[in-house]
Amino acid sequence: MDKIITLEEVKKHRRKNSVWIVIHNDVYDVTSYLEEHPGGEDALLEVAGQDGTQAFEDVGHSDDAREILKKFKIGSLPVEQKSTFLHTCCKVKRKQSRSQHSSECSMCSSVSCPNVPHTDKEEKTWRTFDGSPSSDRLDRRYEKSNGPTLSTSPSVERRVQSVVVPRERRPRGPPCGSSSLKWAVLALAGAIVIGFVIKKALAK
Ligand code: HEM
Repeated sequence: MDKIITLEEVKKHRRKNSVWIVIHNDVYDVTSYLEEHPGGEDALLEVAGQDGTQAFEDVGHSDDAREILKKFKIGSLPVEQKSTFLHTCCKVKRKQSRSQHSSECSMCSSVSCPNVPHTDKEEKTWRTFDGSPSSDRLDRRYEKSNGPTLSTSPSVERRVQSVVVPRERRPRGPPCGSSSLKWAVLALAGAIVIGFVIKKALAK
């Protein structure tokens, strides 16, 4: 069973000699990974002792990175401290219908995004991804360590788990509309027939 670790406990581990980070409600001790991290140790130290889910997802880490992450898990947050992670765009689009939302949200690759319908999450493919907040973030980080750069708006191929095929909408009429229309037509036809019969009888 997972060891339960509170946010208060996590907060105590924010120095280089002990770095704990919360990602998707699980707690990771990444102290031994600081030097190996391809994104540099500063990226990890920035979120040391905190919830790094947003930072981790903003970068668009690969499946390999997620596998590596598993090795450092030391526990989970208590239920009352768990939170639902939403991409920034998911927060904005939350009011939209789920299928419409995920077709518009380039960040919805996370299975944790409650706005992505379950069936969409299971499909996997590649999608071109550029001009997003995470690309900007990468640019800024690169600039920070390498000095000012000339940006050429790079486009990054990243794996996403949602390919959204717009669902076919079932045509919806007013409730019970079709049966009342049927009765109206029948009544009208009946009236015409009766009128015709009466007219004939009177003509005789
Ligand atoms: C805590 C667990 C983490 C693990 C195991 C991890 C692992 C990795 C790995 C394997 C890569 C190489 C690219 C890839 O496979 O996606 C990477 C890149 C990167 N990571 Fe992390 N990462 C972690 C957390 C973070 C956090 C919290 C940030 C904060 C912003 C971050 C920022 C970056 C950046 C900026 C790169 C890109 C480096 C580049 O391509 O130049 N990482 N990470």
